Amino acid sequence: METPLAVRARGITKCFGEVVALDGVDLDVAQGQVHGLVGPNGAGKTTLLGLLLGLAASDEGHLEILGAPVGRALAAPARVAGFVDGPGLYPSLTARQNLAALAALRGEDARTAGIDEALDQVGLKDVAADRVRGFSLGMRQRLGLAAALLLRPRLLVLDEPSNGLDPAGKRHVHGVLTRLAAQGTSVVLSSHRMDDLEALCSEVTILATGRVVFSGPLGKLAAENRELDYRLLTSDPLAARRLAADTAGIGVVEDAGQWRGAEVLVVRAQVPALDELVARIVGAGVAVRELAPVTSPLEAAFLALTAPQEAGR
Ligand SMILES: Nc1ncnc2c1ncn2[C@@H]1O[C@H](COP(=O)(O)OP(=O)(O)OP(=O)(O)O)[C@@H](O)[C@H]1O
Repeated sequence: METPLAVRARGITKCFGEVVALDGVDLDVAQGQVHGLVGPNGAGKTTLLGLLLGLAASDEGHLEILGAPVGRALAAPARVAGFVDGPGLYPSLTARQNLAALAALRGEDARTAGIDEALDQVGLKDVAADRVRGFSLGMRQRLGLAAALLLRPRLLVLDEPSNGLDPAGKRHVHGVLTRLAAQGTSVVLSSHRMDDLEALCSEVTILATGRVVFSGPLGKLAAENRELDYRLLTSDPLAARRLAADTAGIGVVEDAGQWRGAEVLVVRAQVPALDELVARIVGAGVAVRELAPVTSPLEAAFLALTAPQEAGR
């Protein structure tokens, strides 16, 4: 039998009075996939995540989670965990007590609920006995993730999980999410951080004013979309520039200046023309030391795909 999708949404519409927060949204998330939701403020990301968590019901459309249709009753579907608008925690309890309270609510024995493992996974073991009142935003986010892990979810839903995280915290969270996905848990998360989404997600959905303007693999944005500006560091910038000017489909961006103290060439191109240029540069005996998009493909697509909607608001 075919493995059901973790999320299958078709034509989801959700209004708040006059405001159309989601307008005919389709979403597919495969099992074991980390799927990013991105969009300008007010695009509908939190609303969509709330539907996945059973915090609200859609007005129209069909939603299936882990193969089961979601009804109108407001309840988290089985084996789905996560949070929107920050995790709900008891400030006067310690980190460990918060997780124990959660386990107790579900009728589990705190000693066997995996509390220490969850705290360890998110890097909070050393502050397990500290009251949450004194926790920073990043620590609260990580504790929220630990709470979700206790449920051993098959679908994890997270709104801005990187909010307030320092580099070490981010490494813990990224590690946890990547490991969970490798074990078959699907993760749907929203973020305004393109670098996080690119580091974590295999697929993204870009929302703008409640509509899906792109959904698919990140690689598709790079390969399929518009021209991007690429930064090229080579062993012979003058020769590389001459070859770029002479290659079809390549525009040389003038006044690119220096990059980390070295003279840099910036070209505007689609991927096939860029491939041709790199082959020609290397063929001429010039080494390519660095090649990277100036603006990431996701950010470029985000700006291009969401700008018209924003302008038309
Ligand atoms: N409970 C609510 N009552 C009224 N309007 C709401 C409610 N929740 C969301 N909205 C509206 O729905 C639209 C989508 O909001 P949502 O919070 O889902 O966007 P978002 O993409 O998560 O935004 P952000 O990036 O700012 O978090 C917005 O216009 C918002 O004002």
